[in-house]
Amino acid sequence: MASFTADLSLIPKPLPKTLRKTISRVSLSRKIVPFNRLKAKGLTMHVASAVIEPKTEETEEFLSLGFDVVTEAELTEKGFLGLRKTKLVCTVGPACCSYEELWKLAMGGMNVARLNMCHNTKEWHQDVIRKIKKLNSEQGFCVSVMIDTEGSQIHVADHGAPSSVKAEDGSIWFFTTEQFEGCRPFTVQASYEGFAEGIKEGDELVVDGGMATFKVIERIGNDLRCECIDPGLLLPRAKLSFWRDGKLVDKHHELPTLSTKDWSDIEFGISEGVDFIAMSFVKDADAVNHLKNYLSTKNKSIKVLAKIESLESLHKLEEIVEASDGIMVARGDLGVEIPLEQIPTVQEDIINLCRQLNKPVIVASQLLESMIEYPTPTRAEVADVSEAVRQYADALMLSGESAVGSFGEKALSVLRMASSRMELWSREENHQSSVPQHKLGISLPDQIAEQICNCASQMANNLGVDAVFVYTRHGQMASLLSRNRPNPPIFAFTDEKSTQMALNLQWGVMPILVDLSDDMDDNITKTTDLIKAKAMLKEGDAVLIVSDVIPTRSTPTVYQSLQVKIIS
Ligand SMILES: Nc1ncnc2c1ncn2[C@@H]1O[C@H](COP(=O)(O)OP(=O)(O)OP(=O)(O)O)[C@@H](O)[C@H]1O
Ligand SMILES: CC(=O)C(=O)O
Ligand SMILES: [K+]
Ligand SMILES: [Mg+2]
Repeated sequence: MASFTADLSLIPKPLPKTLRKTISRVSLSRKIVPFNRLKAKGLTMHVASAVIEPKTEETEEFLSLGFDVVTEAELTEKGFLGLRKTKLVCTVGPACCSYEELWKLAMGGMNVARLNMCHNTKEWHQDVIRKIKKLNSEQGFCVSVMIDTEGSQIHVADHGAPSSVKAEDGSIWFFTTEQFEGCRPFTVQASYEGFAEGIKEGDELVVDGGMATFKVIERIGNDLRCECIDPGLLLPRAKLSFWRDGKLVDKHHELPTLSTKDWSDIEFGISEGVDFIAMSFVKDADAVNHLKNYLSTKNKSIKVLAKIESLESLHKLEEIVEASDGIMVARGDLGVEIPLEQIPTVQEDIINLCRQLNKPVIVASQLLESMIEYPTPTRAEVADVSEAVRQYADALMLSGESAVGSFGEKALSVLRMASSRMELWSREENHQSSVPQHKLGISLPDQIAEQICNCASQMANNLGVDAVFVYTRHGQMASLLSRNRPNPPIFAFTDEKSTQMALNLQWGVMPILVDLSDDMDDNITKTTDLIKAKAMLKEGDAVLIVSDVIPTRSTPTVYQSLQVKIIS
């Protein structure tokens, strides 16, 4: 038999400080909770509230549990609302690969370290991954590791100089797939054998999305003889694309999404225990499913992120987002395949779709490009970063700025400050967009989880609670809360290490590793004690508690929570 309660008498007296101001809205919030519709399905809803108690002796055992030291410091300094919600990803390269440099990035708020498998050796990557794991275990950080596959891209393999070479207007160049020793002037080696296939005289060869442009004069076997018609620089690994009558000549469809090298890198990632694999040049959902299936046969809970960086991936965006565990808006390569002026709107569309479908999304490439060389960003770069934050991207990524730049740590602090500022502004200006209308859940339990999280987020904002606590094994509830972008931070307690590491990428979620029991009251007591013992919660603070774990007994005096129970 179904039961439905929204028992406001359980709110303790005296009321927590934050509730005193908003208590009249508690009854209002009851109206917006639509659980009575689910009554017949056998659900119980239970609303309660309480004051957090002072530290106890028992809490000591939780002090060593997994809570990121940087988040902890930020929380102590700035309070719950001051916590940064937007997550930060740093590409690790030669400029930041020592233990000390990685420590500085971790201290600077790096949530995820990205390793681009296009560069360097496996030994180098292994060394970096192990250093990050050591930082986590010895220094109390919680930095996830992402590898990014090389994918099959067409780029400059060698242009005969260690750095850039200039292509002058009217100069004649050979683009070849032939491998040769030494340097041949005006000759560029391309990375892919089938590079010239299907290419005709008159086609345009565009370097790095417009850095330089050549006209194909003649095709000689696998070689192309070209004339430079728009002068510019040829950088190492510059990206190459072909255009005919103003349209991109799609060459990606000829190439496999995962090459033999990529599979070998994936095996490496599995054996090193990485948390994310970002797939370059994803063409469709099949490619993502293929890798996900492979990982599940290996019993690995590594998350698969699809990189949107080709025209083709934009055509199949929805199925790719559905299939993946998250998305990267890889604006570098995307800018090679679509006109640059389309990037801002495409970015916003991708972010919105990801939020609708509840997948975390990273905005990547050239966020602070000038900081590779200079210690301050341009105003335009800060505006770009702020715009991605305003659009509610889950994460921002540094590429060359951290990998090879001279001011990686400073670039990270620019991301940190710009995100915090924009988050505050969005909140103050009440730009909080409403709960996403798109309904995700198909099964009843999924629908319930989604509705609880939507309502909990709204309640959290209306009541002005200090934090949301969520108890979750696989991260689903935490992610559904994050999807609503609520004002208070979401503390996600999980007993799965892989869930903790995956949640690192999600907007506003602070993942914490604890032992969870089936006894919810016990879990709640333990975890509030943990946070309290770290002096991060104080008397009078209010938290909203959400869980998908069924409580075994009722102790309504120690928390303010929203719980749903399915009675079988
Ligand atoms: N592990 C590394 N070793 C050496 N250089 C690196 C490494 N990682 C990145 N870099 C350098 O930093 C620059 C930017 O890095 P990033 O990996 O973001 O390149 P990208 O071209 O944007 O990515 P992708 O190849 O996935 O499109 C690269 O051009 C490269 O010079
Ligand atoms: C990050 C990446 O792969 C790109 O921007 O192309
Ligand atoms: K890559
Ligand atoms: Mg790319």
